Amino acid sequence: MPLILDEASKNPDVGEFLLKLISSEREKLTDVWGFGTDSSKQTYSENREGSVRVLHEYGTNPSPGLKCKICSQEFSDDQDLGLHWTEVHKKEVRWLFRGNYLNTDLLWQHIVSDHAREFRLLDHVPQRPRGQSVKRTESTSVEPHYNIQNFEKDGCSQKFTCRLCGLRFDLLPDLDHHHQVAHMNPGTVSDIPPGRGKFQFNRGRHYYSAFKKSLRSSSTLKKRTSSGIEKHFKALSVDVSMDTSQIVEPETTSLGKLLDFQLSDVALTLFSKILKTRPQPSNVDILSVAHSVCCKTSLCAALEAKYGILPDNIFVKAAKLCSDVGIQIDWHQEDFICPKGCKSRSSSNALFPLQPTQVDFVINPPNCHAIWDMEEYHYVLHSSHFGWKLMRERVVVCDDVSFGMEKIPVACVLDVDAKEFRHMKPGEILQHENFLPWQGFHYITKCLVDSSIVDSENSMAGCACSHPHCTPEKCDHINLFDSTYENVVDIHDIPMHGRFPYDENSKVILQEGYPIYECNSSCTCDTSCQNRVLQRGLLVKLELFKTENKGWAVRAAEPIPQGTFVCEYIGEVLKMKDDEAMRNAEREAKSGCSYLFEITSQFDRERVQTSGTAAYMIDATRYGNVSRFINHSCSPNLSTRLVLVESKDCQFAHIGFFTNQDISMGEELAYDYRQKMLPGDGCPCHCGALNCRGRVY
Ligand SMILES: C[S@@+](CC[C@H](N)C(=O)[O-])C[C@H]1O[C@@H](n2cnc3c(N)ncnc32)[C@H](O)[C@@H]1O
Repeated sequence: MPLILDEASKNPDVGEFLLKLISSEREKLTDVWGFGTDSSKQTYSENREGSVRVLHEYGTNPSPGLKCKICSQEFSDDQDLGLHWTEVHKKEVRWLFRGNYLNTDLLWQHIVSDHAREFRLLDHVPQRPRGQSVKRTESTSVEPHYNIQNFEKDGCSQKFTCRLCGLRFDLLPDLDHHHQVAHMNPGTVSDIPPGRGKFQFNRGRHYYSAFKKSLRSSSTLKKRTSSGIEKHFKALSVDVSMDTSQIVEPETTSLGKLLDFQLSDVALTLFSKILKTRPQPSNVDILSVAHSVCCKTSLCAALEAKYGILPDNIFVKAAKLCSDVGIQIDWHQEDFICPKGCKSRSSSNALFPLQPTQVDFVINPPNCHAIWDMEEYHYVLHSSHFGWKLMRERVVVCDDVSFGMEKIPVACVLDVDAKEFRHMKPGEILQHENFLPWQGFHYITKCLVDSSIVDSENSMAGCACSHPHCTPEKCDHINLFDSTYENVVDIHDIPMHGRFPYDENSKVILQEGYPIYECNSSCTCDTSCQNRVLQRGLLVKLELFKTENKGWAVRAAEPIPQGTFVCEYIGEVLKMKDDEAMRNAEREAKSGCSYLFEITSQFDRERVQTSGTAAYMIDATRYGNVSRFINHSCSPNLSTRLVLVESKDCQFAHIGFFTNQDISMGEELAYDYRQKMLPGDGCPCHCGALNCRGRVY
């Protein structure tokens, strides 16, 4: 252009030619560039009084000729027109360019540079009726603003025009879709033609609502990332959040414009919806599969083969179900190497979280001929995870060795596959066992204490709680044992100050070695009090069974959680100096089976109080309960607690056994006898623990 002007200034003919050319082509140039002329400005001013008023509302310079093609509003330059589109016609514009641009900034850049003309109108375009507002919400009347001829005259080949906003489309379905998307949200319902409105509105809401929900999170992200559009809105003093919430975007438009991470957000939402709607295994399904698997790996594989990938909470539920009904499954850590050959998902750090097991589990499970690798053998979570004994066929020789004295019957059984009975039929086993465990003693549920040794000086005071269930905040007993528990933490390392030794589920939380003070007969509370657990007696299912080398033993007939009270050591309370008692004890020890329990053997002198020097023991030889059959282990699963009820003197403490870990059904229960070693060979220990001391006493 500068070159042409330079030439024109040198040659008057060229200059004149150019002037003629510009004059003759004025109309074409006006069309192409969208510039108005002085005369058009005048005509516009004369004819569009109403529109001029509106332009002033927008604060724009009402320079004529640059009009929005959608609503005919006039603007002084492209920038103002662009802002107008973002504010008033964003739906239409987004629809036109749906899916092509990653973000709104790029879209607007593209429109302003490449499509500005498509959105401008020139003066010769027919005017809207006088007095009609240029704001779209006001202009979406039933009557069309433009007809097909207008656009054809404007060089447009698109045949179908939206009657509400004037956008043009090649195909009728496109127009229809546009109509639904741009004009059918609840905000515009009042603009819908009467008669069709209700139906269309309902349809529109139904169409949007489900997707709107699933896109809520991505829409939030979008708000954050669309800095460009936010800038526009700020400039126009428009509340961005409000405005965005009012946008109800069509599915195709929204998805097309989402960024990768937004898409993954949508994908997650949809996936979780799919998971929710897909059938998942019921309790019965889980249990039926659980019956035939041995570990979590195989359970996952079996369930997922049938139902696809399942959420983790299904397996938590499965663990609980199996525990409730006593199905043995190894709920091992990820990457456990199953001895039965079930494949784990990855092998890295396979052995890290696992603990060495006891040597007695060299026994292979029934029907499992696999030879374990050394690492598999030594690194299982705990021996209790191999509850094969549970599946043994057993003969019940007595339904209840307490003969109704315990609240829960204690059965006596013989395992058919025990070495001793393997060659026998069940009937023969019964005949073979000529000495049955309940025959040699009297079953009692409370210790027999001679009146001569009753301790009256150290009686425990009663609490004055008004409620039958004491609370640690109010119960006087807290003060009684608070000094003993000073600086003591519970089994989870939380200070014991101001707390009962039991939690709300009657599980012991106090560390081993400290006495437990329970409420007593002088207290006003009843047996349901949180601070009375041992006194409630046996409440878990136990059974007596015959071992290969330790005589009779006690095992769990149901899973027992950690911290549960199992039973009290019951018998005759005798003074240790009592000659007769000592003679009895020695006699029993020589015969290979001792039922004496030395209370002082459990003392940690620094942690317990005792006033006298006399030592007491509990002799369960003639009188006793199920605990007389509990064997010794150097790595026990029961902890022995001194429980003070009537007396504050630990010499008169009750001996309570509590589980120190979760116990599976069929697992033998054992505590540490902590007995002094007798001169000579003593009693060889068969507990099987890795840390076995070799002798019981
Ligand atoms: C309190 S009784 C336990 C019940 C006993 N097994 C029975 O058949 O009546 C203690 C006796 O059981 C045997 N015993 C307990 N634990 C043992 C162990 N770990 N190894 C070998 N024998 C054990 C010993 O003979 C011990 O004197």
